Amino acid sequence: MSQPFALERQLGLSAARRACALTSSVFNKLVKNETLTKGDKSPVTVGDYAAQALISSMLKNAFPADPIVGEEDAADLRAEEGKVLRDRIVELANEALVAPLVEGDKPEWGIGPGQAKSAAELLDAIDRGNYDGGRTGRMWTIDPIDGTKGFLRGEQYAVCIALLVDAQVQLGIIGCPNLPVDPAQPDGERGCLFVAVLGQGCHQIPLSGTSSTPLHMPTPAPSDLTTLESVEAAHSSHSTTDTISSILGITRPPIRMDSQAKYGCLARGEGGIYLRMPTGVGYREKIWDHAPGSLLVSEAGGRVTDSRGTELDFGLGRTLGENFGVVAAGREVHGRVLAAVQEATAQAKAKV
Ligand SMILES: Nc1ncnc2c1ncn2[C@@H]1O[C@H](COP(=O)(O)O)[C@@H](OP(=O)(O)O)[C@H]1O
Ligand SMILES: [Mg+2]
Ligand SMILES: [Mg+2]
Ligand SMILES: [Mg+2]
Repeated sequence: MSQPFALERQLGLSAARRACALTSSVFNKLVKNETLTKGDKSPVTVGDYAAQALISSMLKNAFPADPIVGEEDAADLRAEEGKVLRDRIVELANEALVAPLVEGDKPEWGIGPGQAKSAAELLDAIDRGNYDGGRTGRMWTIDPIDGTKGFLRGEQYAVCIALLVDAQVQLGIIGCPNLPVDPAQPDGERGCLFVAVLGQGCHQIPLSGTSSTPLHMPTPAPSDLTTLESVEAAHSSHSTTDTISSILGITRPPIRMDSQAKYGCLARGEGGIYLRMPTGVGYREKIWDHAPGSLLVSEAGGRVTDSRGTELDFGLGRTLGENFGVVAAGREVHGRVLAAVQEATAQAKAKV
C-alpha cells in the first residue's frame, strides 16, 4: 500500500518543479512593465500570476473537489488595462503546462504537450484561489512566489504549496530555485525542493534530479547559533531580533533571506533559529506564508510557534488571526528562545 498523501505529494512536486522553471525563466526575461503594485503596496509580477494559474490548473485536474486558498487573484488582469499582462501570463502558464512530462508526471493532471488552456480558463484557475479557508475539510494553500521582493532582486524566493485537512498541515512543498543545494558550497549548484508529509519526515530533493535526502535538525552548540530573518525590516523587526540575539549571547550577524526558504534552511540545519518579530502595525500573517514551512521544520525535528509561544492556527481563514510573528527552532532550543523573546518584549515595554 502506498503512503498517505502519496499522490498529493507527487502532484505537488511536479507543480512546484514546473513553477520553479516558469519563475526562473520569467526572471531572466522580466521587463519593467510586467510588475504591478497591489492594494497593500506589495509587488506582484507576471511570474506570480502565471505560477498560480499553473499550480491551480494542475490541482483542479487531479483533485477537482479541493478548494484553494491562493495569494493572488485575477481582478486586475480582467480589466481592459490588464490585457498586456494577461497575454504574457497566458503565454507563460501555457509554456509551463505543455512542457514535456518527466518521471512521476501524469497526463491526467493537464500537463504535457497539447495541454494549452485559454485565457478564460487560466484566469478562472487563478481565481480558484479565492477560497476563504476554515477549520474543516481538505484545502490547498499556495503562494506562487513567496518573497516577491527577493525574486525581483535576484535573491531568494520560494514556490509554496501545502495541503491542509481540518486545519492541520498534512503536506508542505517549497521550491527554491536560487538556493544552493549544499549550504557548505554557496557557489555550487542551485535549486532545491523541500517536501514534508505529516509523520513521514522532511526531505530535500535537488531541482536537477530526484534523489531525496532526509533532513534532521541538529542540536547546535550555543556558539553555533545564528538567527534567520527577513531581508525586509517592514516584515520583521530587525532591532527586536538584535535584542533577542544579545540576550541569547549570539554574536554572529543574522542571516537575512527572503521567503520560506528560511524554513527550508532551518530544517537542514542552517542558523538554528528563525525569528519573525512583529513590527507593531498589527499585520496579520497569511496562511500561505507559513503552512508548508512550518511542517518542514516540525518534521525535521523543530518546533514552530508564534512570537508569544502560541501554536499556529491554520483554521481561522486566510490569515493566522491572532498569531503574531513566528519563532522556529530545534525542540531543545525553542523554549530558551521564547524566554529571550519575552525578555526582549519586556525590555521594549519598559523603555516606552
Ligand atoms: N508587514 C508585514 N509583516 C509581515 N509579513 C509581511 C508584511 N507585509 C507583507 N508580508 C509578507 O511577507 C512575505 C515575505 O516574507 P519574507 O519577509 O519572509 O520574505 C510576503 O509574501 P509575498 O512575497 O509572497 O507577498 C508577504 O505576504
Ligand atoms: Mg505578495
Ligand atoms: Mg508570501
Ligand atoms: Mg507571494
